[in-house]
Amino acid sequence: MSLLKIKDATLKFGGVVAVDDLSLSVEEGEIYAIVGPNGAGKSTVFNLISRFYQPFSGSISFDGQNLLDRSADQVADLGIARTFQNIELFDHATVLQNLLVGRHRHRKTSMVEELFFAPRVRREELAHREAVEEIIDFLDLQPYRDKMIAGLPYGVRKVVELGRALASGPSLLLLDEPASGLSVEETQDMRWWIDDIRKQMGITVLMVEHDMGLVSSVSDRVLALADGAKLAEGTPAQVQADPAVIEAYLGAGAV
Ligand SMILES: Nc1ncnc2c1ncn2[C@@H]1O[C@H](COP(=O)(O)OP(=O)(O)OP(=O)(O)O)[C@@H](O)[C@H]1O
Repeated sequence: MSLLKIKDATLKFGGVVAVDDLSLSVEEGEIYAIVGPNGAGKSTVFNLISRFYQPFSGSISFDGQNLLDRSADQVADLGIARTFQNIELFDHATVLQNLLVGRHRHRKTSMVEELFFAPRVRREELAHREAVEEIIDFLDLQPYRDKMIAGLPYGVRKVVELGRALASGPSLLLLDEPASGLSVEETQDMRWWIDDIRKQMGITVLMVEHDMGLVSSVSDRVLALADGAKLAEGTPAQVQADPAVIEAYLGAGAV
């Protein structure tokens, strides 16, 4: 079943058509990657799904519900989490605290209950801690658990951001360039985690990524974008062998 469906979406910025009559669907349980040269419209697609942007035309649905009726906050409540190209964490808080922020959408207790630290608050707090500790173990973040984000290497911060997105318990995870800035070894770890996020947690993954090695090794299907429009879609091998894709990447005459 399609978890996410974009149909005929168009978005322009002045004279620039960032997304051009684009349709795609992501099936439940798959890892789907969007690739394309700089300026192809990849981030804009993520921003449309996250409801930071409103399309001029077209529709977007998630789990059978119209996403265009929802605000960015409501999208998170529906079970869509994302990471950002430029990591967005609280620098002066610990890894644990940042992951607990990710649990925000699951908080059910009222402010009055929290003020008086009612038993329900204690029970809820314990459940959030347990969920977060599982993510810390899963992502091998134990050595950094109580460290401030500001002092951590870039590669570790990238993993914490993944953890923060996982902490919200999403059914769809949007990863914006998960391998950018990572070393070869860190990229390899990221590959295993993305694979395990789908296998062990049952989360559907939609990612934007430039590293074709990572894309080919982990994705079920790939969409190649150019000038906001679909150039090719298929398995990683099919897309990489597509003459239109080769031309878009290497220029006319490369085919
Ligand atoms: N907020 C904005 N205002 C004006 N133009 C924008 C805005 N966001 C994106 N664009 C333009 O829309 C087009 C698509 O941009 P987008 O950032 O989606 O591309 P991308 O494929 O994510 O690129 P990159 O790989 O460099 O991140 C580009 O021409 C870009 O300049």
